[in-house]
Amino acid sequence: MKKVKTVEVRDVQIGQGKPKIIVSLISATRQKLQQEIQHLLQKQPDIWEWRLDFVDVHDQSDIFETLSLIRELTFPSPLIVTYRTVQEGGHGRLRSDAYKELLLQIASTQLCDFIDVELFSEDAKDLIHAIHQAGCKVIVSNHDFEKTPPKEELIWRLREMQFINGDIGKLAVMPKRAHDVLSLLDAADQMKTLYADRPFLVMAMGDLGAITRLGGHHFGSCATFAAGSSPSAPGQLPVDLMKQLLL
Ligand SMILES: O=C1C[C@@](O)(C(=O)O)C[C@@H](O)[C@@H]1O
Repeated sequence: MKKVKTVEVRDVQIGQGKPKIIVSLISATRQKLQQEIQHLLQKQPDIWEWRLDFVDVHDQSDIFETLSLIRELTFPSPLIVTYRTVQEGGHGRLRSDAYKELLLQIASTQLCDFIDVELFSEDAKDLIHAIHQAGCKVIVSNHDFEKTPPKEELIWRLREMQFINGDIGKLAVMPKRAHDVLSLLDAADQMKTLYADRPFLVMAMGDLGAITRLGGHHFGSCATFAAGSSPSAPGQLPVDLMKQLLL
């Protein structure tokens, strides 16, 4: 087994100890986001994710003001900013150049700890490098909302996330049958045993995949997404329940 670097953000050590619980903020307006955070603060997630693609404002200055508010309200917990594209199951419709520019602008604000970069986005490796230069960490992600690719493909994707230098890799698939869940967990286990030199997380979505959100850490997953006000993807369990079950 390779030595796995942990990723440390203030006093949260990702890749060590209990899996970290991440809660996504999915409101469409700044006012609703503020209420959403206030409601969720008492549940004390380890990490927050702002799903920027859920926001219906396209004005950049609004985005930065909103980010600043989210940072203030959730600090000192680590904050991820994610702009999930329609190709990967989100609402984001920006074209490649605008996607890259937006992520770089966000990185340069230094108002979040991680930016999500999709593995198959154009020039992902260069984009990751530029985000690092701007002082921000990267979660490299890949989502298949239709199916679960074969195990070897899943392992290849997880290794590629590492190869292009994401700080953390993240893979989400949709299982169609129980065996798909086994493929995902097997891929994670092999990744952990043979290749991982940094933290990664995997999840199978939907009801069938819920087991991976609860027990994925036994197969190498460093964190798990739980539902805050509502799920940001199918199969997420409520954050309070997740906290009790992961004790
Ligand atoms: O990549 C992920 C994982 C996720 O899709 C899930 O299945 O929990 C939820 C998204 O908000 C996040 O960006």
